[in-house]
Amino acid sequence: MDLLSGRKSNEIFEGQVHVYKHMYAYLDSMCLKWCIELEIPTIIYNHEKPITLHELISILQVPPSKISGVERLMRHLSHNGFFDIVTIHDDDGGDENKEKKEAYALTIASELLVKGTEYCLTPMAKCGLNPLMSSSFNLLGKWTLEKNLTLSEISLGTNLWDFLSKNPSILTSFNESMASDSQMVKLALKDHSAVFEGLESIVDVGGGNGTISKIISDMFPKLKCIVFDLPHVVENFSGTSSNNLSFVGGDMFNYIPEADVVLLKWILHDWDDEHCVKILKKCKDAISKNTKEGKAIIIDFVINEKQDEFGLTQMKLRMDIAMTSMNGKERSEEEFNKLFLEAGFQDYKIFPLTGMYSLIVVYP
Ligand SMILES: C[S@@+](CC[C@H](N)C(=O)[O-])C[C@H]1O[C@@H](n2cnc3c(N)ncnc32)[C@H](O)[C@@H]1O
Ligand SMILES: O=c1cc(-c2ccc(O)cc2)oc2c(O)c(O)ccc12
Repeated sequence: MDLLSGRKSNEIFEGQVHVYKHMYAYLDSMCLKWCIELEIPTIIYNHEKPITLHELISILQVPPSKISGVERLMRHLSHNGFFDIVTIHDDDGGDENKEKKEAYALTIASELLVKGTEYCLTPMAKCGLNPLMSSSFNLLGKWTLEKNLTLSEISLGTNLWDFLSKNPSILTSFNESMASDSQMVKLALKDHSAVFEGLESIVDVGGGNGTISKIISDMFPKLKCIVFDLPHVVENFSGTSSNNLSFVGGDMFNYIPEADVVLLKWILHDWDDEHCVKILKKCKDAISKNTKEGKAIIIDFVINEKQDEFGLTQMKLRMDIAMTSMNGKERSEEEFNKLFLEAGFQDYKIFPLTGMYSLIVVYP
């Protein structure tokens, strides 16, 4: 077969652009990391108005030899939606000398990278872009041909949870990253508070530092929340317990504390189908028999290529590749349904949340 014969040259060059775009996509990640390391979103936020390149390099104390590097970083990030380029009137020289200048303003994406704010995704980006985590994905080819090892076992020498238990600073970064993602879910949960109404207790399985539980317990102060996670994880947070929120250490494959509702956020996507069914069976055992409100609530991505717009599916499919690190996966509704039936659940309902997540209510 004569490859590319009959193709117009402009079509072939479009193909080349497509290949190069994906080949160099890692530089998008590196520019994001660069901008976070320099804390540019926080600098612009503290500046309280759009910032000129001159002002930015002076705050950063960039040596003259690197000024063009920062200018090109800002051009790249502006082109990619992290900053708006706006025209400002510089009044340094009095009325007659008023000069028009370009300045960089925050967009929603860079507002989410301002340090210390309620919805700050910097911890997520820092952890995901830590070479220890991201370099695993250089080994996907090797992983494909290895019969039994997971990608994490090849790259980190062990499974992720064991690796984190032996590397406390990365465990802290991982927990902070998960917490920053969970904090965002608050925006979507407000519209679905009805699923938590009338409950007495909830157990947040794999709940990390309890961010989601704290959000729910603030919404429902009478609800008793248990954050359940591996013992070495919860031992870092038991000091943050309160009247209605406690931390319990254990292994979800052995036993999950009893509650009206079992919550699993970003848990099932970490595991293959066999492990998911085991987790779901333990969840079913944990759901209190003394209430008719008993259910499992799952917050995860649901792949829906037909309905979701291209960019949303692209993001979910990227996370699906990330989950190969521990033989996990992102699932479609049909794939979730199969797990629920196998674990002995009777029915489920999916509520797409604003953003990437869906909330799935599963009935025993
Ligand atoms: C991807 S994180 C999700 C954290 C949290 N639910 C969130 O979304 O912010 C998965 C969590 O599962 C916990 N985990 C892993 N294996 C576990 C096990 N066998 N029993 C209990 N928790 C476990 C991890 O420690 C981690 O906190
Ligand atoms: O964004 C991630 C990345 C990982 C990850 C990356 C590399 C490894 O060798 C292991 C894990 O894990 C994640 C995860 O478990 C999760 O629930 C959400 C996001 C990510």
